[in-house]
Amino acid sequence: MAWNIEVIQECAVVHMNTNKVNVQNNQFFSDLHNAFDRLEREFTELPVVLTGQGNTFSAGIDFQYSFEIFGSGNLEKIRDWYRTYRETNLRIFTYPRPTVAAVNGHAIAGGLITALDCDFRVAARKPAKFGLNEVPIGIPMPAAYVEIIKYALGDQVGALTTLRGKLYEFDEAEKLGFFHEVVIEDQLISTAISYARCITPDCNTAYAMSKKALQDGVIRQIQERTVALDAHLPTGMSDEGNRRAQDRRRQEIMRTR
Ligand SMILES: C/C=C/C(=O)SCCNC(=O)CCNC(=O)[C@H](O)C(C)(C)COP(=O)(O)OP(=O)(O)OC[C@H]1O[C@@H](n2cnc3c(N)ncnc32)[C@H](O)[C@@H]1OP(=O)(O)O
Repeated sequence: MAWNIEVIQECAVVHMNTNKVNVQNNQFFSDLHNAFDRLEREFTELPVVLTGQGNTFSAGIDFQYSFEIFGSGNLEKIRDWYRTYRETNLRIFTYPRPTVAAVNGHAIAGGLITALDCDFRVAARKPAKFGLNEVPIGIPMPAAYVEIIKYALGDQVGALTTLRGKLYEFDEAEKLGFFHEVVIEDQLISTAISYARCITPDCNTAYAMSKKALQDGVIRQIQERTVALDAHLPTGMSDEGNRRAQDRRRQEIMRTR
């Protein structure tokens, strides 16, 4: 189903609704592309709020889908998958208007990275899990995302979150600085909109130029260095220990089905 975009108080609010927990698969990426194409085409002057339906912002990569690709052993296919994922995240990260993640619940692994792609994060206080658990489930963190993680969370919290791989409860995530503001659920979208409208549209060019200047080093690093590093990811993914960890996690999640 295509994602819903509604305009509220001169802000484009994008609702991710790929499935119950907004897992990131082909459908998710194609919806994300379509949503940002539409934003550029129809709502070019408006800031953007990105949020999930239900209790989850996003549960990250779809295990079923990723295991089909990783299980294929086809390195070109795996590289292609990473390329799509990197480019999609970069699309949000570099969107020239203010972007705010309205974090309505769990944001895990790739799901948290999507929130970190946004300029600001406003979260609804409620029981939920947040973190980057790629390493403990045997997925080497792509170098391109490491750059986005460090930009958004700072070097130390970025390294801790990536290497420890813990899924944090809400209060711990708040203490680590994952969010710029925490609100009760009823105020999530209105607060996110006021963050998104931090500037008036006549300052859009100043905002876009400043954002580009802030991100310039990160983008260069991603384009010049991390793409080469990430070329080795498929081999890392097929390491025997990594594959066992991924399989264990997939079985844990799929057991509920
Ligand atoms: C480089 C990037 C790498 C990655 O992104 S790796 C992905 C890492 N992600 C995770 O480890 C998250 C796994 N999911 C969870 O921990 C939990 O889920 C949540 C905390 C997000 C939600 O918990 P709850 O509200 O209790 O829902 P539920 O019953 O666990 O899940 C609802 C349905 O969603 C499916 N599901 C959840 N996460 C994934 C996933 N990542 N890939 C595929 N399916 C997933 C389940 O199996 C189930 O399905 P059914 O409704 O048919 O029983």
